Amino acid sequence: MSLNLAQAKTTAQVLTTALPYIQRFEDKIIVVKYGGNAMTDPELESSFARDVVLLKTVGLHPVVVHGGGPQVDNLLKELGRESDRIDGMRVTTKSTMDVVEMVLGGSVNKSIVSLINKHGGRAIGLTGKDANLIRAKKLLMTKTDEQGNSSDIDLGFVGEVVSVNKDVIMMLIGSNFIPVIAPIGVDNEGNSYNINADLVAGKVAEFLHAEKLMLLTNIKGVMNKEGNVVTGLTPKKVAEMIEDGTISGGMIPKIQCALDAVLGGVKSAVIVDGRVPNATLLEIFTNEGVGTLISRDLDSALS
Ligand SMILES: Nc1ncnc2c1ncn2[C@@H]1O[C@H](COP(=O)(O)OP(=O)(O)O)[C@@H](O)[C@H]1O
Ligand SMILES: CC(=O)N[C@@H](CCC(=O)OP(=O)(O)O)C(=O)O
Repeated sequence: MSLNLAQAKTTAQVLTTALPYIQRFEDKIIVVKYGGNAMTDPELESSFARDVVLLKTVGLHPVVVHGGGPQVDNLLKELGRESDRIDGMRVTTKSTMDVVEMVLGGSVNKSIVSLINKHGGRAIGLTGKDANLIRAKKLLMTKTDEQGNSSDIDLGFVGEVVSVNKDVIMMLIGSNFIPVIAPIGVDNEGNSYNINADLVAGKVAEFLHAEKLMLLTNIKGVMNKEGNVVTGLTPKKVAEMIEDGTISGGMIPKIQCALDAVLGGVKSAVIVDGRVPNATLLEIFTNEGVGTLISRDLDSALS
């Protein structure tokens, strides 16, 4: 079935064309990761917020996990500071962590919450510290050089997800709220950790047994060396593409978490071009999709 939601002018038209898909996804959890690079155009931001509200209105359960790396960079720059990235991860000192918490848990989280609410939703903003939503521990990174020697890299207060408090999210969903989660975790001592938002989205999707994980970004999908979107990826192929440099930077944690999520039980994960108007709706309510799909049944889905 082929739909053109982009041409649907009214909510009623959208609902009519999307009905079979609505029925298929009804009552299912869709985790949408909204990357900082996708938050650059006010029109697209509104389109994203409208899509999320519409999903909730028709009976799906969107859960938003957001990034905001470029927004953190901007404030650091204004403060005359910089931070390095290693394989897409920001090296986070204690004082960088303060800025990260201020931007991700503060301005970015609240602007997404108000935009969704402005479009009629009931968004509620959380960081992983609220009700210990995201338990984290320090991320240990090991790098191997060309001679095969490994060394540990200290990324500071960069964390990985240990667990997600599913009950809190289910309670919010059940009360008709749309959770909007900033990628900050907390350990048993109350220390904050900066976690790559893709990794948080993947783990949230896994703990919630989500139907779909949608990673919105600023590129059409995963590209090969020729610049074409790759339509099927296996763990082996991904490892090769990272090894030969075809996949680099922020795409490394993104593709890794998409793979981990589907292997961990999420039905499908998709890397979606957030620059396309109504990207979220098009992905769910059409057969074409708008990015790189990775589904649980890797062999058959990706052949
Ligand atoms: N093979 C690849 N295919 C697509 N994008 C890639 C690839 N390798 C590296 N990238 C980079 O990864 C970026 C997406 O990651 P990132 O900037 O972290 O996005 P976001 O902020 O949306 O999480 C792309 O804009 C692109 O520059
Ligand atoms: C450890 C680490 O790198 N954390 C990220 C968290 C934000 C993020 O992931 O934002 P995007 O999704 O917009 O890239 C950072 O500090 O930039």
